[in-house]
Amino acid sequence: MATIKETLPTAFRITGSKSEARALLGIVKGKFFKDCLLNPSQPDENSQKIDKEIEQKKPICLPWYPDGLAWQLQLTRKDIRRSEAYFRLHNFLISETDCGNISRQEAVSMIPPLLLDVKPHHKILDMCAAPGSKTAQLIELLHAEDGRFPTGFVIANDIDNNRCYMLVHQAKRFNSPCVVITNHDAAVMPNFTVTGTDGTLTMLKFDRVLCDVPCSGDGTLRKNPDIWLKWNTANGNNLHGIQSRILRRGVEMLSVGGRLVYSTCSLNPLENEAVIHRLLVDTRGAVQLVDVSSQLPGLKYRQGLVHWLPTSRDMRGYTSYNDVPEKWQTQVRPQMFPPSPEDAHKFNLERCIRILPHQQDTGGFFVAVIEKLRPLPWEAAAKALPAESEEQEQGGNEKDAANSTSEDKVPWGPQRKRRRTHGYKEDPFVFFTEDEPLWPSIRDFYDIDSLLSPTCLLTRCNEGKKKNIYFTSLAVRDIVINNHLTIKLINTGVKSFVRCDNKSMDCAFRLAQEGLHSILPYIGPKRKIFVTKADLIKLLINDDPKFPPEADTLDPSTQEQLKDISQGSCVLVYQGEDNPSSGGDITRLTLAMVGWRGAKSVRAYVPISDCVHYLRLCGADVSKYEKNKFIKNPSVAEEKSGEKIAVDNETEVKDEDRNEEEEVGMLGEPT
Ligand SMILES: C[S@@+](CC[C@H](N)C(=O)[O-])C[C@H]1O[C@@H](n2cnc3c(N)ncnc32)[C@H](O)[C@@H]1O
Repeated sequence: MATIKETLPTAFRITGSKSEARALLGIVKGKFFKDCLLNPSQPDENSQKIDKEIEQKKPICLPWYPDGLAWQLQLTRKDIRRSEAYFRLHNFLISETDCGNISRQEAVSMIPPLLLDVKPHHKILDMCAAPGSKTAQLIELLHAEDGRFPTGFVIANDIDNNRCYMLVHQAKRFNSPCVVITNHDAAVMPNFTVTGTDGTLTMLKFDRVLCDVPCSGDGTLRKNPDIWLKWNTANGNNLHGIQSRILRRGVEMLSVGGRLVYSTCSLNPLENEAVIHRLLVDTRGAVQLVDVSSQLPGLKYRQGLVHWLPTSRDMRGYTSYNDVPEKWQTQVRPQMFPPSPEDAHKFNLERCIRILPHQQDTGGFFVAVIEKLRPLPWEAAAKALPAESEEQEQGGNEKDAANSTSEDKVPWGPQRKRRRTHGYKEDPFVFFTEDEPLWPSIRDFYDIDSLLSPTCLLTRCNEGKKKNIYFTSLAVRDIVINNHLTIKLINTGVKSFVRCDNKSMDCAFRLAQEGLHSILPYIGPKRKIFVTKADLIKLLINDDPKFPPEADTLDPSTQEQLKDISQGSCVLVYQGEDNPSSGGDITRLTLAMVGWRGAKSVRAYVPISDCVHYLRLCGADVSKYEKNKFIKNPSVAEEKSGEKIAVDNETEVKDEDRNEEEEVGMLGEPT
């Protein structure tokens, strides 16, 4: 109780490729943390008090998070107001969060994705995903192996159409072509159809499922104190039903051998162990709780409860359903009761994880890891039934008959509920065909390898001039093509080419920074410029649209390469191995970004937040881009704000390199 009354610390983790994450970690630990510790927020206090404050404010590395990349610290509004060091740390976290290199996320919320044990080939379903902090982590884990393009994917779903756009925003930070966002009630989530290895259509079963279900949120009291006022024992009872249905659908969609994580930010057993127990009873040994006690060393927690008292709104607890007065029988249900003491050992409920706020200065949280050992009793029973057509019964004129699979016809197949189509009507997902007329000019200009199939590129319009071209992985393409009639797809694909009808370029599309990392492996040497660190800093630091860096001021090796590169969009690549702020760690870094080769100049063409990030990694001075209210002259501070420069960057060039359509390209978003 005492801990719950205290402010929750801020937590964040460093994301991105291993080498970039290590380099950024060096900067955080070196520059930002040291400054904060040397300059406590209240310098006028006596020294003893300052020592205590420094001790309390020491950033803590979360011991159970891999590679020391997650941190927790007390960063209050007061600190940010009073201390330049904290103010700068705060701004740093915001700017790196914008470009996906840092994720600010409550410490406990990082646990479910870690326990899912994600590998790059996994097919992952995040059933209740918005606002998407765990989805973000799942995407990172999918891409965790440097240099390997994942064959798996994440489908992130939420019932709330508006909140789905929070997911779009989250996913955009990571520029992954392996993400699909859908909008369904997870309790009746429709099945997905995919092309099997033998070319036939089959029902998709997921290797990993995350059920981070809606809950009463009483574990978040430290950050949402108003929950104190609304809390009563019935909150959990009312949620138990939907939580159970979502979990049940989750294990149905899970493959045999697959893993599911169920989590809530509540400590109420009715939302937690009672839901798990109900599933274990219903599935009769087809799923089991996994012992994950050794998976997150250093994590302090309590074991799951094996006994609890279902309680009615008037705070009366019951040991048996027979004791529940009639008026409460719709609220306190028979399935909510714990196993009898003699049966308790069958369920291993102690394998559930309860995180209590005082144990590690966090919020309260519950996690259970489930593994599917064999088909569920009703799946197995249905398999034994003769497969009779239910297409007609489903009134399935919405369903593409060609997409039906034998599994569709079993009772636990696609939900029979008609799709509700409220919310914003999405633009179509139109994939290129092999003979797309636009492709040859793009392919030839960017020297693109034949391994990149144009059929993985899509636009969001059926007619008219194609403006933005998005890239998806093969697996995601297959999902969109096979399910767009039955699944409400909100978003997928990463913007890779943007129309820019610039007369000096022999191709109507420039590269987009968002999709560059996905298509970079396919781009040939014709459009790549390998730059030195000094050149890269020069290009990134230049924010004057009228005077981009002249080619003849760059390193001779860069100038030599420029001789063979025609005007237009290109890739700037820097391969280095040092990072002055990494505290001695040698970090092999490869940075790639979109550039523009002008008649006599070269420029970097990246969003402002990426630009600052790259400059930081190069150890360059970024104060020019940092908003700093501690600077005495306000007009200087204003001028130095990132926003101003961002606008300049996006309104583009006015010299001989002027790219007339660029403004549209930068500002236009598809949906
Ligand atoms: C606890 S939040 C999820 C938090 C999210 N996993 C994250 O880490 O950012 C629960 C989410 O479930 C969604 N939700 C509620 N009922 C749902 C249902 N029946 N199907 C799918 N999503 C549902 C809510 O809209 C809400 O966004």
